[in-house]
Amino acid sequence: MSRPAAFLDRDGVINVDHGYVHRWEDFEFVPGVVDGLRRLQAAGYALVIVTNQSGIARGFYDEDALGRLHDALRADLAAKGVTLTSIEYCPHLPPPHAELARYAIDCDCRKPAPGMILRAARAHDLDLARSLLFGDRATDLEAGRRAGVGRCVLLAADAKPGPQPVDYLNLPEALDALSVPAA
Ligand SMILES: O=P(O)(O)OC[C@@H](O)[C@H]1O[C@@H](OP(=O)(O)O)[C@@H](O)[C@@H](O)[C@@H]1O
Ligand SMILES: [Mg+2]
Ligand SMILES: [Zn+2]
Repeated sequence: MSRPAAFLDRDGVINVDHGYVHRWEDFEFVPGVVDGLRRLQAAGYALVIVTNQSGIARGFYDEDALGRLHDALRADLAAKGVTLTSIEYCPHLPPPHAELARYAIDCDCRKPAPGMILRAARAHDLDLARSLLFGDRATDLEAGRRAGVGRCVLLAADAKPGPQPVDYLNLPEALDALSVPAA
């Protein structure tokens, strides 16, 4: 039977968005997020990261570097008892913004398009209507809505100062509001 997922934006939700983070040394967890992931996992949600990585199309780093970062992230979380079902990323940018021609694609996976979510749902038999999505931008939520994710929640991004309309400050606060039990 298909199971629900928690779709999580990466930069600004899992880690502080220092701008195109692509090295483990620069990867700083947002406070409370690992506990939040444990809670979601214990409540039966598959954990899926969905992240725009236009730094690849811009030529800032390549897919191998991103793969190494994500391997380090998976290993670190596994040591903390958290298993990621998938990390979906979009390396593209629409022309003419991309530096590298092979990534200059008007794709269906760069958020706000729903492609990454739909891809993960197909690959892992996920029940989108019972799923949750957590993002730090309106474009994350739009991707979730277009994919048919049941609840899409906007979190505050620690790294972006200034007022913005957010539903909850961080993942633990959102999980309290959604009545996801402590792990
Ligand atoms: O928040 P997610 O989707 O996990 O990842 C976003 C990042 O890939 C980068 O996305 C960029 O936006 P553009 O891709 O240049 O529009 C900028 O916002 C960067 O600061 C940010 O690090
Ligand atoms: Mg983000
Ligand atoms: Zn894409």
